[in-house]
Amino acid sequence: MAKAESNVSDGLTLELIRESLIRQEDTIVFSLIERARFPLNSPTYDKSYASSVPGSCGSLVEFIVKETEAIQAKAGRYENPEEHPFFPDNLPPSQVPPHKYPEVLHPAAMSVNINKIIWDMYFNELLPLFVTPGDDGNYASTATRDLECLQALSRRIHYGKLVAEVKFRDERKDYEPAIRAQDRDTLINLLTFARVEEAVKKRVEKKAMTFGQEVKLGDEGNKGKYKVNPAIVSRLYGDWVIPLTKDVEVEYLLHRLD
Ligand SMILES: O=C(O)C(=O)C[C@]1(C(=O)O)C=C[C@@H](O)C=C1
Repeated sequence: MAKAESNVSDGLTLELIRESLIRQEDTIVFSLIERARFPLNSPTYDKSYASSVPGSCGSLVEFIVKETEAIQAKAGRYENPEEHPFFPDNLPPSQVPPHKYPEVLHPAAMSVNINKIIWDMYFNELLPLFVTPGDDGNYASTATRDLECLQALSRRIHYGKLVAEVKFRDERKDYEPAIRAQDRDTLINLLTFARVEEAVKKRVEKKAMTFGQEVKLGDEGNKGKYKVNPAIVSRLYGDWVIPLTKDVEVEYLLHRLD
């Protein structure tokens, strides 16, 4: 496995974790750009459209996410503690030889999965902000792009467990009293770095400008047109990704001494 994708094996430091978060920004920005190639395509999210699909009792996007997760579970995806399914109930077991992932996190980490919140945020709030209205009939491709966005966001947000673990180890004497008192406000204050958050929001905006520009030969320039509005990417991080990462950090820490 590439080092930047799994830093946990070789000494956990806040710097390494942040490097991975920065790398994951690329995946998130590119996945939004790929989804934005398609218009909203609302039948993808409409239960009645998928009702004729055998075995489906929800929308086409639910069908694709559930079926893909089942295949990926068999291939061992969810054996990795950094991965979290959106539909964890009734997933088939892994059928590949086990890999020994480093045991970095406290076992209570297993119970933290906020994918339901990520799902609702993505479909109800984010999606309408960055896709154009309309319908081009490409519903399966649309749902596949949605899944890629969801998986990238989920991985980044649940990385909060690793961030929290490293902060706890570095400042144990500050965190322990707050955890014993189950004091969420103190935990939030301890784990917040306002300047880091500002830098993250600026960087993702710049990445959206860089990755989402029209590349032209000659000197016509980009004329300020981007494949995904950079201000929306910055807002995605400021309003949802960072706050949800902090929620994961707090939930993990509250059980760190169980
Ligand atoms: O880098 C950290 O220290 C994190 O906890 C991650 C993160 C983020 O989500 O980007 C969240 C909280 C901090 O205030 C700063 C940044």
